[in-house]
Amino acid sequence: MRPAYDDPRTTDQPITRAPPPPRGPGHRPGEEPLTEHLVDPDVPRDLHAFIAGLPKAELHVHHVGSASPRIVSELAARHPDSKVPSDPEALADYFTFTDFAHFIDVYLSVVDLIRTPEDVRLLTYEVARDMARQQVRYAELTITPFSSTRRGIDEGAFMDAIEDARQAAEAEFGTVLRWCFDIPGEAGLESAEETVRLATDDRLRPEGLVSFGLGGPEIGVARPQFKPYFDRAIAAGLHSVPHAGETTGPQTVWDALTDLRAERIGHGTSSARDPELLAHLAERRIPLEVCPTSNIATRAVRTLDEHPIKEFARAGVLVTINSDDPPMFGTDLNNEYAVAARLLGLDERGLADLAKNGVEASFLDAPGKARLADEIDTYTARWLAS
Ligand SMILES: O=C(O)c1cccc(C(=O)CC[C@H]2O[C@@H](n3cnc4c(=O)[nH]cnc43)[C@H](O)[C@@H]2O)c1
Ligand SMILES: [Zn+2]
Repeated sequence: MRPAYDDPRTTDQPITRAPPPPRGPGHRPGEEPLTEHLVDPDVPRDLHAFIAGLPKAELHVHHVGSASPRIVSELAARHPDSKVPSDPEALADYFTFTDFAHFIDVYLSVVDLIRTPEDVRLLTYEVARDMARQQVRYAELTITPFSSTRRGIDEGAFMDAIEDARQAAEAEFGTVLRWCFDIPGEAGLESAEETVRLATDDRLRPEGLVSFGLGGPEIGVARPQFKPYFDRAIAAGLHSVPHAGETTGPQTVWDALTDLRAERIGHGTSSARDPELLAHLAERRIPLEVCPTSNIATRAVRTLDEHPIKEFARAGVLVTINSDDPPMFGTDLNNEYAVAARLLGLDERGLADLAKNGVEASFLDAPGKARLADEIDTYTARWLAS
C-alpha cells in the first residue's frame, strides 16, 4: 500500500492563503468544519489556515478521550441507561471539570459506554476520521485495554476491533494509526499485570502496538512500583511513554526516566520547576508530549499564559504538541498548534519545525519519518511561495 504521507490528495492540492475549510479525507458532505469555534482572535487567520493544512503527527491522544460529541451521543443512544448525556449541547457542561479527579470520573463514565467490540470499532474508526480532517497523517493513540476487558469485552474481539478500524482508517482516510497500551495506574498492580499480558502475549498483541504507557491520577500512584511491568514491555520491544509530572512534581519525571526508562514523557509539566531536569531532557533529547489546553481543563496549570511551554523551549527541550482528550477539553490538535504559536510567538516556519518535532519524536521508522518531514517542508515552502 502507498504510504499515507505521500497522499496526492493533500500534497498536490492547490494551497491558498484564504482560510480553507479544514476538510481532510475524513470529511463528509454537509458536516461542519471541526475547528470553526476554535479560532483564536490573537492568532492571525492566515496562520490558522496554515495550521489547518499542515501535515501533522500526534503522539499523545487518548482513545476514549477522543470520542467527539457525535460519537458519544451515538454510543449513549445505543446504551440509554448511561449517565452520559446524549445531547451534544449538554455534553459541553458535562465536560467541564473541577479538578483532575473529577475529570477521571467523567472519563470513566464515557468508558462505560464502550460495551461491545462494535462500539470499540466505531470509536476507533471515527476518531481516525476526525484526525484525518485535521491533516493528521500519523497518530499514536493511547488505549487502555484493561478498562474494556474488565468490563467484559472479550480480549481477542477487542484487538480485532482496533486492528480492523486501523486498517480501514489507513486505507480510507490515509491516517496511519499506532497504539500505546497504558496501565490505568490507580486501578493497581492487577491492571498493570493485565495490560502487560495483553501487550506481550503473541496471540493477542496487535500489529499496530508500538509503546507502553501509564496514565490516570499520579497523586498516590508512585511510578517505581510499575518498573517490573515496564521491564517486561520493553523486553518485548515496546517503547516506554509514561505520563509523569502532569499533576505531581519533577521527582515523578525523574522516576519515570530512571525506573520506567521513559523515552518520551507524557506532559512533564512540572519539569519546568527543576532546571537540572530540563537540562537532562534537552541533552538526552527526551521529548515532552505537551498538551496545553488539557493542563488548563484539568486545572493542572492555572492559565495558558502561565503554561511552562516557553521554559521548555528556552531550555532546548524537544517539545511536541498534542491534544490529549480533545473533545473533553473543547479543543483539537489544530487549536493546540494555534495555542503554541501564540505562546511561543511562532510563524509558519516555527510551526513547521514544531510539526517536525512530532515526527522526530514518533516511533515511525526512518523512511516514514523522512517522508512525513518532507511533506511538511513541501507544504510549507509552497504556502510561503503562494
Ligand atoms: O477502567 C477502570 O476500571 C479504572 C479503574 C480505576 C482507575 C482507572 C483510571 O484511572 C483510568 C484513567 C484513564 O485516564 C486516561 N487519561 C486520559 N487523559 C489522561 C490524562 O491527561 N492524564 C492521565 N490519564 C489520562 C488514561 O489513559 C487512563 O486510562 C480506570
Ligand atoms: Zn494523557
